[in-house]
Amino acid sequence: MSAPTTVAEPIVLDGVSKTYPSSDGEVIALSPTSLTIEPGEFVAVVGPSGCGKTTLLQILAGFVTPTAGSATVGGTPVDGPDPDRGVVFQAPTLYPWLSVRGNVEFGPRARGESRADRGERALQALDLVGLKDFADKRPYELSGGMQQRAQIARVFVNNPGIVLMDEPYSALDPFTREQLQVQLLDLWHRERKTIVFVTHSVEEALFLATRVIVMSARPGRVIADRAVVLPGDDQPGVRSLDVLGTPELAAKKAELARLILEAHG
Ligand SMILES: Nc1ncnc2c1ncn2[C@@H]1O[C@H](COP(=O)(O)OP(=O)(O)OP(=O)(O)O)[C@@H](O)[C@H]1O
Repeated sequence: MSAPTTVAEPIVLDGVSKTYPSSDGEVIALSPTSLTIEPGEFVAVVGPSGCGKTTLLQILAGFVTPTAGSATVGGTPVDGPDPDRGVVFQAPTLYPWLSVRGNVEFGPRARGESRADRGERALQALDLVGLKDFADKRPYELSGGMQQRAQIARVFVNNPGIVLMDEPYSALDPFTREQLQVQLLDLWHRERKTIVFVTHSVEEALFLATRVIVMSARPGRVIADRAVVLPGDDQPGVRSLDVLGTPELAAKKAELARLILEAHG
């Protein structure tokens, strides 16, 4: 899909922390965190509620300014949102008055792309997520899973180098969730974008990612950073759902769950 020029670049967090003011004093949402994420990695961030996962993602998105430390992409400080860093939220944020295609075209249109170019790219993006036939529907005519796919198309149409996903599937039923997980893996295989995916689910993290970062309960800090290699990863093609039943995945899941529990104290 042709689009704004994207050069895949590493994400570097150097001693990034975040403290929020609150009525009971300050809340440390994120302890100093240093991480490098290479282009094309699929990184899952997992940890208990309130451990700062969303804060970390929002710092990468440029929505939140760190209290200390720096976040850079390709050496350039993150100082605000950028279409090269697409964000997929937990709840779809589609505009109800626009068609599905209108929603996907919204970004390119705001950047002044011609009607023909943006229309073609919107259809390509909808095709990527299997929604081409629903281009002219309104968001309310789609199921929750389809709305989430439309949201992913709205991000991919900008051809971002980095896709930031904040618990995108947690509100979906288990079947839809598995379907979208497989589709996301397929998309990642074809497009090789850098994906940072926040989830509560250790299993989801292990199934999707090439690397899992585990955070402790508040104040959040990184307690483990593991490469994920599962049976079949040396074969061409996308991971299959069969891997969920393997002893290797079960052992990794138990190990990471134990780490999170231990860090809980
Ligand atoms: N804007 C804010 N103002 C004050 N406190 C905040 C703000 N945003 C987050 N926090 C606090 O910072 C901590 C980390 O929140 P964050 O949303 O990053 O965690 P999380 O791991 O994503 O949680 P969850 O899994 O429940 O979504 C929490 O204690 C939260 O209450």
